[in-house]
Amino acid sequence: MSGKSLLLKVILLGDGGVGKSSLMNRYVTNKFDSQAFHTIGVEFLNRDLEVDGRFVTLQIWDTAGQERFKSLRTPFYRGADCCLLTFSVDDRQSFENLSNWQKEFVHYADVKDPERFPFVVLGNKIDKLDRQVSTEEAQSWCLENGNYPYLETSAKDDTNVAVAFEEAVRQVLAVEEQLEHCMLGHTIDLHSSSKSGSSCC
Ligand SMILES: Nc1nc2c(ncn2[C@@H]2O[C@H](COP(=O)(O)OP(=O)(O)OP(=O)(O)O)[C@@H](O)[C@H]2O)c(=O)[nH]1
Ligand SMILES: [Mg+2]
Repeated sequence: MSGKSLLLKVILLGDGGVGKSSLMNRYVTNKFDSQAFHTIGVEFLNRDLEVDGRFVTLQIWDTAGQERFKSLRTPFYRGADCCLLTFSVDDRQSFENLSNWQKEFVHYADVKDPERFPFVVLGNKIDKLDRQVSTEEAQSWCLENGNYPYLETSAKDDTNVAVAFEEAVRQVLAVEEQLEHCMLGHTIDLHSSSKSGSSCC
């Protein structure tokens, strides 16, 4: 277990009204507002947590999903360690827009290696009865677009909200460990004739 606390920036993206602010507020303040206002630009909140023995300060950036606020949100994508692509299970269009959100993020965050970047997909509002996107459909989108973890949440009922943010941390830590492993492999390579450890990067 490392004693060092890690600061991780995670960013919530998705159409206006899918529940990004509600997820962040549920997780950080344990409150839910059924009359929430649309976000303008970006807001962020921090929460400390421990995942698999690592102490982490999660800096959650909540963005405005409405198209008219695009120029206000995109400057904040850089430096994100994980992107939570969010849709609402009762809003098919928000699910169909996931690819656009992914592309917007990769472009404005200037992600060098999109294949390895940790995305997590959230299907929010599972408390609602008028579902337009099935679990299976969402899972297969995740599988086809990068094998991303998929979690179904309800900010209203506090279903899977903490699990979702913890999964984001796990994804970042997994990439970090992979990179450390690769760097170690290269270091060993410099001092020996063996080619072991050079296969992952
Ligand atoms: N039933 C239900 N309603 C939710 C849930 N999450 C959010 N809402 C409601 O959906 C509406 C929009 O939620 P927001 O959190 O403001 O959505 P947003 O994604 O932040 O929207 P923008 O800021 O415009 O991008 C609000 O009325 C919330 O109360 C949920 O899990 N279940
Ligand atoms: Mg919002």
